Amino acid sequence: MNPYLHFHTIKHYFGKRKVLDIPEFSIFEGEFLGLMGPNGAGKSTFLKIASFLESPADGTISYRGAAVPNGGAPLELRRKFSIALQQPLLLDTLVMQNIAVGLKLRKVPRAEIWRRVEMWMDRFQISHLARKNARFLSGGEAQRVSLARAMIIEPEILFLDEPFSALDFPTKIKLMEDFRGIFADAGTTAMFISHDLAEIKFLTSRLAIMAGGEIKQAGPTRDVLDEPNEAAGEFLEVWKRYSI
Ligand SMILES: Nc1ncnc2c1ncn2[C@@H]1O[C@H](COP(=O)(O)OP(=O)(O)OP(=O)(O)O)[C@@H](O)[C@H]1O
Repeated sequence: MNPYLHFHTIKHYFGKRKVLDIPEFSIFEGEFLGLMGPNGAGKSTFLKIASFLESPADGTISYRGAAVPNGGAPLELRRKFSIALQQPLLLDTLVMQNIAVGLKLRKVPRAEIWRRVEMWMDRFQISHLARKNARFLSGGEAQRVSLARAMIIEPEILFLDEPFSALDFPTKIKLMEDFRGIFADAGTTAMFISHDLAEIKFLTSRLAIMAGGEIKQAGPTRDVLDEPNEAAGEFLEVWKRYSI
């Protein structure tokens, strides 16, 4: 299987402190990769670097086998990526405009834009918010708008940093079920940070456990959870203790 993104000797620092050290790692096409680990493990930093929001201090990232130039990915590559964060950065305008923005940038014809906006608002059950200003949304509503905005461009890869954390439980379950279906149909690749083992079990096909800026273990989700190595086990032990 060819890597979709490949990371080679990636290092990143804040000041003098090393916060990321990834000798070799790949994200494969069509997989739903989970990232778990304690606070400060480097998960968000890795996601920002993988999605080209930030450049690593050191190392090479390849896209489908070709090295991406240092100092940033070309626009046409970045446009294949979508990102949904825990605290969505929405524009100070109507919900429907927020969701449409990616398609407008890509110069999609008007009628097609609004057809897709309607479809995605419906999928995320936010049609009733279409004409509300995004400033006045609740946390959960804003997360749903952010996910619709990310999915509408039909990205090759979706980067998710705790995108469900503010959702009420029934909405979360419904969304995760929808997501699983949408992903299976669209063949979208995803990198997904979560602190919720239920989300990880439900959605991911492969799991990487991070700590201290390093990937301590990576493999099929079930294998990592059933047979964690020492470092991953230390983090996962608490889940086992409470039988979650
Ligand atoms: N802009 C920044 N300036 C300085 N240090 C930073 C910055 N962003 C992150 N860090 C540090 O880098 C380390 C990794 O942070 P990161 O946000 O990647 O961790 P994380 O695993 O996503 O944590 P969490 O689970 O708490 O979200 C932490 O020690 C954090 O304090």
